[in-house]
Amino acid sequence: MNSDLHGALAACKTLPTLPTVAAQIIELSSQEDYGLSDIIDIVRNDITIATKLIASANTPQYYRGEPAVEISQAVSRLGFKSTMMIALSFSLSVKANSEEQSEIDLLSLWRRSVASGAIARLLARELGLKDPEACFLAALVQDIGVLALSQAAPQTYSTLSETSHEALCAAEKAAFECDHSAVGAWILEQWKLPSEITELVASSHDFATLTLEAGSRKDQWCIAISGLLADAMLAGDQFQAARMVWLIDGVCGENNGTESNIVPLIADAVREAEALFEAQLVQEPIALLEASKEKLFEVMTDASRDVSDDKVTQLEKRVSMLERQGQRDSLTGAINRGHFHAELDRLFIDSTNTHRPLSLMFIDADHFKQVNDTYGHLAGDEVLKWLASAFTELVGEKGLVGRYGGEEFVVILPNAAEKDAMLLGQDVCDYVRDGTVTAGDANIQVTVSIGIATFDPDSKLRGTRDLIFAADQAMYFAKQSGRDLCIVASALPTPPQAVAAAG
Ligand SMILES: Nc1nc2c(ncn2[C@@H]2O[C@H](COP(=O)(O)OP(=O)(O)OP(=O)(O)O)[C@@H](O)[C@H]2O)c(=O)[nH]1
Repeated sequence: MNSDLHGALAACKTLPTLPTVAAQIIELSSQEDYGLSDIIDIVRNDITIATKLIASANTPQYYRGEPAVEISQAVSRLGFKSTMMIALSFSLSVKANSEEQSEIDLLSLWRRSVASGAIARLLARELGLKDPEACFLAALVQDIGVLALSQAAPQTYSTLSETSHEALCAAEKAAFECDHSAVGAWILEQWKLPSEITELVASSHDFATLTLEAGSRKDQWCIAISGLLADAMLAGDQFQAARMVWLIDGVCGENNGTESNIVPLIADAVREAEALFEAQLVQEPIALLEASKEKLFEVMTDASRDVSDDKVTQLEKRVSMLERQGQRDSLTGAINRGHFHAELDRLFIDSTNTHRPLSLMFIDADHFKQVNDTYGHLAGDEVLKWLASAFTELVGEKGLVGRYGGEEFVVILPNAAEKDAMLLGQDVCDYVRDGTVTAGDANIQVTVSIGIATFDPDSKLRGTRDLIFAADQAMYFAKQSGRDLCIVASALPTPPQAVAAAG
């Protein structure tokens, strides 16, 4: 932020101020010793926030068999962090909504915030992020910088009548050398909001990371893409909505290992937010999103459509980025199941042509459910990431590591005979058994069971399907034999190819 703008903001007497309830919550969270009863005392004094918290506790995400009817039930169901985030969200959104003396279209801005918050929280949940409510809050307050800029530099700001949010940001940068995300983050810092929220607001226009390339932060992605989708939905821009839904579909689908069906979930999230905020956001969200999907299909299949080259080129760029990204599992960075099959097919053909062996390793983490149950799902995720990086390091140039699904990995080893693969498999078992994964305060130890099958010129295996089946059977045999073992398919009592043929 340049010094002129900083000076104007610091001198401005009409900047948005922090509502009392929000200030009390932030103050509480900065203390060392507090409990749920302290936050209950704060929110019970504000009937609007208390009602919203109870309503939030009764949404499907938090519902526990019977409705929460009292604030204490709601708060104990939501937990401190979510209660704080939700209470701040409602408290700050009420504030933004009640700001009346302004040149800018506050109602549209507020609708954008609410829709974006609902979508960001949904995406954070879909991606299994730690704190979806933080994404909700950050998305909800992401445009507070617009209010600040319009108050601190009203004359300049009133000339920036841009039609889209992206164009508004560009105009702000030209006028102030920064856009409203930086100003918003500054305001939230003054208010002493948690730094995770301030950081998310600061990066809310990081549109360069829309395809969630390796290294990008998923929570930042949720905020940036939800804002653009909210814009498209509120403007009824089917083309833009289609692009965003399609990018989201790709990222969520790959994350969950299944085809994503995000449209009805987005529509439900937007409707839920409408009910909670008593707002009318989008007339028919599902109809709009479904129509936008059709629109995308038309554009992609009909080259003669009346769509500017620019839009098509942008879309093609996104397609190729997504295709590249679509080869990797976003949690572990290992190749994903679809790409594993493609690579195995290719290497199997190579192996047939060159008469060289091809080995396949199936690796399954032992008692992984227990890891999740004991340490939590996020710690389980850390273990999966650690396993994938350990496999990648041990396998090195010798092969390709993939995530087959859940806690199951595969390693393709071209040119590896059965005994080479077996030696590597034993190294993997030893390495994992001796290792420790640190997740938060926990030190976690796991073991893996490995099955190996090898295709070579003498093999009875007829294709990749047999190879996969054989390696999988060997892995199950390792499980049945006590786990933490590496077994080759040729050592099984019933050769897997016979089982496969019989099956
Ligand atoms: N944390 C985390 N857990 C996952 C993921 N994918 C699958 N799982 C969990 O992996 C566990 C697999 O459990 P099971 O199939 O019962 O197998 P297991 O507990 O490993 O037992 P054995 O395979 O018999 O040793 C389930 O609890 C899944 O929820 C993921 O991406 N992250």
